[in-house]
Amino acid sequence: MIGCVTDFFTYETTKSVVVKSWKLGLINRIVQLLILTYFISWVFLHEKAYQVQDTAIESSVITKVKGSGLYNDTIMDITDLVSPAQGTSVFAIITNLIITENQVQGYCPEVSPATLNPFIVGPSRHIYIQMFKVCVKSSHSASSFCEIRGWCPAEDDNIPTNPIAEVENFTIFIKNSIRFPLFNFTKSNLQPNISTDYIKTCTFDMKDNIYCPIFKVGDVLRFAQQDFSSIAKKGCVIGIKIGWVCDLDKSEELCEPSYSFIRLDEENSVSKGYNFRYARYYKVEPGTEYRTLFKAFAIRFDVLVYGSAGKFNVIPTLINIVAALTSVGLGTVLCDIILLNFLKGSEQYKAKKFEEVKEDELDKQTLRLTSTLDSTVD
Ligand SMILES: Nc1ncnc2c1ncn2[C@@H]1O[C@H](COP(=O)(O)OP(=O)(O)OP(=O)(O)O)[C@@H](O)[C@H]1O
Repeated sequence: MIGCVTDFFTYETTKSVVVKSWKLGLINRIVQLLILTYFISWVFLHEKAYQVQDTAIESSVITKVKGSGLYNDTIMDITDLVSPAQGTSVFAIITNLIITENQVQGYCPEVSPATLNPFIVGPSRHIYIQMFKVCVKSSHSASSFCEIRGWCPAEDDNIPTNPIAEVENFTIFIKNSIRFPLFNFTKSNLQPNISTDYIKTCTFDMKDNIYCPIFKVGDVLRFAQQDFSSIAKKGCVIGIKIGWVCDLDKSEELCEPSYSFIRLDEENSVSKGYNFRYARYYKVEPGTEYRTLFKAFAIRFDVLVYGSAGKFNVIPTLINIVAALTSVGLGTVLCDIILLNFLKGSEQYKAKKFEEVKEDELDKQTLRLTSTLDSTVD
């Protein structure tokens, strides 16, 4: 107990011990050099730790698709094949359709008559009734067949279809404006000197036309490592990523977008690709309402904008310089470990480094020193 109290009332002060060892000196300098190199090359030059970063990018995306294709002898253009029409950052280009024409309100089998066993259809043989549905459970299998009340005839998902091959040549125009609010910096992906002739004729590629804002669907799929013929039947989701990584200490002209492309939906055996339904309604005499139902398989494009901008600032610069200088001291820690544990004569080094001095010893030494000094003066 008394020992603990004594230990508590002690004071440690740093004592410098100069070790004349070229091995230890070399290790110390190498460690210091490595730490300094890391801070200068990685932290300052690569990570630009002297800059303040703005990652809260604000962005607007406008898109426009052009092209036309043939589906079942009908010429379809972008008004038929692009949804939504407003040119948003997420849009779909239809590549395949299941069209169910002349639907009218009535009773009919839930699936197409061709795939239905007629023996079990009909309200008179029902086993259970759901809302707007009368179903008969087959005694031979777990499946059941239903007659619906709704829009008839029902859609048949099994009819053979031919995807619209021309979609591969459709072009997508992307207009992207961004702003870094911290620096009040704005920029557009359309180059300031871009001409109408160039925009009408160019298509984006990774080499010569990296700033052309017109993208061919086939190229986008290729960049995303997809093949049009394998995705056209069921659709897919493609991400067009626009990256703005800007060093605003350099010229603003060097702040340019970089494009990358990726397939975003995962291939799945239960839900393949991307599809949606819509209908067009019309009336015929004497006022009966009909509709044409479309099940559309499409390539959905998601334009995703990300980025960050950096500019020199005194505060991060000072913080990182202090961190670098403090870290240089780590060399001493490593050398101390070697000195006190692995070098020959480490016990002597320990004794020199950690010296224990008692208060009364200190007083006696001071008295001795004073008397020596006095006698020398006399
Ligand atoms: N998907 C696209 N493919 C090729 N060029 C396009 C596409 N979308 C737009 N453009 C061209 O880019 C330029 C700018 O398009 P913007 O929509 O701003 O103008 P516009 O005159 O309304 O275009 P347009 O009437 O041709 O649709 C126009 O020259 C336009 O023809």
